[in-house]
Amino acid sequence: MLVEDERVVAFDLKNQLQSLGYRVGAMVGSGEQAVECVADVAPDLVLMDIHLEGVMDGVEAATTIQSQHQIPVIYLTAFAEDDTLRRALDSRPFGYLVKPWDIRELHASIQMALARREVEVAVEKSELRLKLAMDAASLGVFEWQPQDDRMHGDGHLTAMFGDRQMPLDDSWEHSFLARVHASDRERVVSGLSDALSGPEAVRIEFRTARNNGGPHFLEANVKVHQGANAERRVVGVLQDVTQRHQTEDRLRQSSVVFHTAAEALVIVNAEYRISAVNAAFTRITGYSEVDALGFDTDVLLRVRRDGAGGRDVFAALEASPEGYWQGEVFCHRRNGERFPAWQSLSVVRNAGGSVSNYVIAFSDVSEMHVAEEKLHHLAHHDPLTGLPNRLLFDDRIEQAIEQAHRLQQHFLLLFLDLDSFKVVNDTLGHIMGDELLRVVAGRLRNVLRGTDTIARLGGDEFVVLAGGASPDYAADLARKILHVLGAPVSLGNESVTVSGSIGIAVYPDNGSDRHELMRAADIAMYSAKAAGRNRYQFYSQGMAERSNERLSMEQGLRRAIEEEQLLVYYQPQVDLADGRIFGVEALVRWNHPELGMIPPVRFIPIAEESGVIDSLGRWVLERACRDILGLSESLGQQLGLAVNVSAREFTREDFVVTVRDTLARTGFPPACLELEITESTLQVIEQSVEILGALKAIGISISIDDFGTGYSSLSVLRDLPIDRIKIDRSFVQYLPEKPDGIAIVEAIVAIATSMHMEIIVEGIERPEQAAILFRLGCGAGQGYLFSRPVPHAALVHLLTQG
Ligand SMILES: Nc1nc2c(ncn2[C@@H]2O[C@H](COP(=O)(O)O[C@H]3[C@@H](O)[C@H](n4cnc5c(=O)[nH]c(N)nc54)O[C@@H]3COP(=O)(O)O)[C@@H](O)[C@H]2O)c(=O)[nH]1
Repeated sequence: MLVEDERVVAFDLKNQLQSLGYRVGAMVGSGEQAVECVADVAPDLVLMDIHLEGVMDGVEAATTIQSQHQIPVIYLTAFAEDDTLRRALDSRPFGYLVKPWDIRELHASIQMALARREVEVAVEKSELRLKLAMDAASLGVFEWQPQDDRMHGDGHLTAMFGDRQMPLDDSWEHSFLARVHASDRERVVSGLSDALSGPEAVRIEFRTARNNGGPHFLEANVKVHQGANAERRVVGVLQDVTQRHQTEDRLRQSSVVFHTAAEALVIVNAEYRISAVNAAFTRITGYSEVDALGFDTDVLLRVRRDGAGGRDVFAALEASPEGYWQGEVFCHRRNGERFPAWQSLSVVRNAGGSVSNYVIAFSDVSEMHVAEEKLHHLAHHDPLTGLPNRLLFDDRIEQAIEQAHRLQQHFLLLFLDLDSFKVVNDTLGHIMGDELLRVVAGRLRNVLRGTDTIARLGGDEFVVLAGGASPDYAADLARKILHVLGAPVSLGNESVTVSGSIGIAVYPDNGSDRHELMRAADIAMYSAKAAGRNRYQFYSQGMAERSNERLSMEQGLRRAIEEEQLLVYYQPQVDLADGRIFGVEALVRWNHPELGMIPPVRFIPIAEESGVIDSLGRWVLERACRDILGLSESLGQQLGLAVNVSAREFTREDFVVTVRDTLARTGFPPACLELEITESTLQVIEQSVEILGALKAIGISISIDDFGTGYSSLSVLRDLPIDRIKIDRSFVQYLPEKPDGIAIVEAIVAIATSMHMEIIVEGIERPEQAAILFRLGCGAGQGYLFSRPVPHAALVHLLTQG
């Protein structure tokens, strides 16, 4: 393109150029036209006159063309004064020819300008390529000239350092080091000094001071370049390696987790061959990594994967979307020991989606199994005796019913309840009570067959499930049980004898399901208790009826006190020497609204078992104290009062306090009160001594009821503060016909005399009995001979009217 305002000169020049082989694409006469049409023409070169018509001169037009289109310009001018030259130079022209020029000179200038432009274009392209590459790799670059401490930077430095303004053009310290994390600056300075001291490139890794909240990790590859004038330039390429760092961190963490995990971890390849194991694997299996590498885990550990498809689990895993399986397997250690393991299998896929590895994790769950078994045992066994508990027994009885039903067979259910266990427990304490239960459990175990099931349902209740149905076998078994129970048990320093009551039910005769059977055996057991304890009873329909009656009686008894259905009868006690009434025994009666007068033998045992005896006993004592005190006052002579106390009342914690309070409340003199306690109540000495001592301290007398029917040892009696012995009716009943009775009475009298105890005899019905007993040394007695137990009014009448 030619820019010349003198047309003649322009045409001449055009001709010259064409003669040299150039094509003139455009010829314009002003700077404005040149700037306007240069984009359309896109010339390789512009020949520009400096002095042009119009506002814009050649230098201005050339500057614009250069900056906007990077097209080389050669000035053609008639002027070469300094000012014009300086302006022209500032526009970085490709040539400057002063008119008149030689045609060869013009040709040479044009050729050199085109050649220089070609080089420039190549450099620009190369720079662009470099810039694009840096963009693609998100690289930054800096150049530092140590001699003038200038630093230039380019590329992705802004993103790396998190600065708003980043192209660096400042001192090294200010523009670069200030952006390095304070802790890493020393390392960067040292790295740079290494780079300066040698020809090798130096890699320096550091953190930025800040970048979006947290530092970024940068890697700089720095190298020193020596310039032609011996000036050194340090060039560094920077790369953001934060993500790589995070990945490396995660890998390091994973590695620590892998090696320190408590679970055995195994990495296998797609062919199931082990490529890595951790320390836990070695600890659990006994195989080191060297032992295991290359082996198939399932083969090495002889894995048995029941129910999970064995080896096929890997194939299934590969096909499943979750790529995960877990379950229990059995493995073998190096020493051959088999152990259960909880195993997880996971698939690892490569970028292409195919399986590259499997990760196998497992832990030894042997201890968990042992704990589970213990828990299972605890849940199904009585911790005290080790016998099956109710839960396990329920299961066994269900199984027995199912089997017996299928095979049309019978089986036996025996329900055993210890007699007087509560007395032992309350008086000797729970530790001794527990020991007694353990002993009983051991004895029961010994007497039963291995195929029988014995369980403790709680308290002193045991059940036995035994095969067979013959009544003889059942009776034989029950007798054996009662026999082994009867042997004395040593509890600490004491020797205690217990008995049991057994109820027997037969499947399917007495019940077709567990509940019916248990109820039948339970009723039969209660029937055995009611019949005198230490015996067994087969279930019968009549028992069920009696049991229902017992239940309704128990409920009725609770109301009886409030509804004033209870009465106290009194039986006089007389001096056998002269027949004088010196006292009375209080005997409770129940005037049932529907059943009429119920004797105590029918309801006292129920009151004892149900606990109603506590309130009943309190009521009788208070009523009797009031009645007899009132009567004594009207007679002008204090009568003695004997009140029965059952074992349960006697061992109650507040018993002594209750008695003392009653005496205080009623004003009855303690010295005239006698409490009658049966022999069995005194069985457990330690606590009895304490309670009896407390009662004696109040001034109350104690007599032993039904003496001779229990098992009091004489040495026991000697240590107790007993005032009187009451000889049981059974020894008097057949007097004088049966001489045995006389011998027993003689013996009891001898014992009582030696122990300074008084004697009273019950059940005297005939005068000759009274005479014999008096002759044998019995000072007092009571019985139908003198008076039946009578209501209070009748007693008043008897004593006042004679
Ligand atoms: N804990 C409590 N027990 C009590 C209370 N009241 C009574 N009882 C106990 O009931 C048992 C039975 O008493 P009961 O039916 O009243 O019989 C007494 C007399 O009626 C009877 N007896 C008296 N003399 C004769 C006789 O000549 N022949 C004959 N067949 N029976 C006679 O004996 C019973 C008195 O017994 P005991 O107490 O051993 O002196 C009774 O044994 C009490 O244990 C109570 O309030 N609390």
